[in-house]
Amino acid sequence: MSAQTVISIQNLNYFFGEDSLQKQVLFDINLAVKAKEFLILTGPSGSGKSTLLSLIGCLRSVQQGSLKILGQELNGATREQLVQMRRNFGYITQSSNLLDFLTVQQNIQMSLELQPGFSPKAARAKTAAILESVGLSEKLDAYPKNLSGGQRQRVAIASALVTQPKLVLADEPTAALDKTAGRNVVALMHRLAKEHNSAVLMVTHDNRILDLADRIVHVEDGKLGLALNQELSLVLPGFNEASLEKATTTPTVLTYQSEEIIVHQGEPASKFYIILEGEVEIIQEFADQPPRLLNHLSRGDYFGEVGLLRGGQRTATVRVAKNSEVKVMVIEEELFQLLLTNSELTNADIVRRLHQRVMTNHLSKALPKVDPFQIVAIASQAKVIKYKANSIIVQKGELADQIYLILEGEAEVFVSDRRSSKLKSGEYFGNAQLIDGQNYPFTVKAAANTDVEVMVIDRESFCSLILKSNTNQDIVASVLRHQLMNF
Ligand SMILES: Nc1ncnc2c1ncn2[C@@H]1O[C@H](COP(=O)(O)OP(=O)(O)OP(=O)(O)O)[C@@H](O)[C@H]1O
Repeated sequence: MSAQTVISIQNLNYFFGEDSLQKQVLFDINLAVKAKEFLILTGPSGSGKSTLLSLIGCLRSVQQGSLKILGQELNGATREQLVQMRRNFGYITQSSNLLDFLTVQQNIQMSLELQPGFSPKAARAKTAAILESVGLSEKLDAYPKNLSGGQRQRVAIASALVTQPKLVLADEPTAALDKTAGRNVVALMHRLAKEHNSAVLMVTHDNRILDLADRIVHVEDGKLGLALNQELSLVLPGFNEASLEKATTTPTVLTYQSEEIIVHQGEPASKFYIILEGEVEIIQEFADQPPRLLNHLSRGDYFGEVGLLRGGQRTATVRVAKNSEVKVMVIEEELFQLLLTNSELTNADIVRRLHQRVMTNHLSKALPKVDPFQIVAIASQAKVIKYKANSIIVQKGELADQIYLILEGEAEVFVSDRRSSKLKSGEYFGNAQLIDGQNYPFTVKAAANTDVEVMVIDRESFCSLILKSNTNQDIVASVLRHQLMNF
């Protein structure tokens, strides 16, 4: 069942002043927010964020368009209906709104006293429970002036959430806090809101917490849009202003529906995708066995780089998850390559992730019985090491303690003094010896003319992969011997 829609806004306009002094501040706003969604509203000062928040919070009357909260239309609602509706909300502001002459416990209980069916005993229990979940049990009898800014905001969160509101409206809740306290407070709000099934709409200028949102929307000159600049710098933090500008001036944003395929394995690759909303599944397809679900990706992640940077073909299929709608920002290959040359940090970030994904694909092919999510977890911890041309990667006689995957370049294998074979990108060594606890019966060197980049998984991670797979170790070992390079 899909989550309940808490806020539904269609074609909303808002004006200040009258007649010739009338000024429109919100233009054709459309927005839907579901239960459990944590949505951040950004935008420059004066763009209309507070006006929108106050309309949603029933502090102003709707003039034009439709604004429904929990299914109830607010355009035309009476003052009494607006007041009633506010009982479903929790409010958190910049300056925590606590009453200085009441203790922490009394401040929180006050929110409960306004609720229908209030019982002092139940209120005390709820207050104690929520104070424990914000980590302030020992401050029950303290007065707000004796708390730090971060502690006061935690009490404010407890007050706002103790009634289990359907919607929490937060206006710059981290403005008065330092970085750590600000992040802690928002992370706490995020966790509690999910636990209580509340939707959260938070206005903020604080770029340090954007990654905690499920979605960011941007208000500029009274119009609502996607926050592409913020989304891009969240996904790839190495971009400078010029690159961000280049990537977002004429953006292509595409929407895909539940179970729609965005890229097909085997197709030529020409685009890079950044997920703005929703969830996709990464599926590996085989000629001779059923497809495998390798991973889920959601907002804050990207795909398409493997095909663009290695071989030009899609190495997996990307499909929208069931019941999800996905919005992606699409970057064409030429711009993608240009952005990478402009930012070493982004390049390094993408290449590291690329290697992990290549490793996951290879291991998943070789270990069809192992849970792909375990493989993803191990691959994401693997190290990438570069060896200069002609240098030794493993020495004959050493105890085998790692499995090696060649990512770039070529390696040469020497059994006795003669070169016996060459290993190319995508090939492995060390696996058979690792399983059997043997010494390496060969020396492996980077080829004379190329540097070699390898990804290594250590014994501990590799064995945990096998153990966690719930598969008989001998079967895994024989599969590995059969499917991976074996000397
Ligand atoms: N009572 C009012 N009468 C006339 N104009 C107003 C009134 N309140 C706000 N405005 C104007 O409406 C526009 C939107 O203001 P709003 O306070 O919603 O912006 P904001 O995005 O919340 O800004 P900030 O981030 O600085 O709080 C601004 O141009 C502002 O000057």
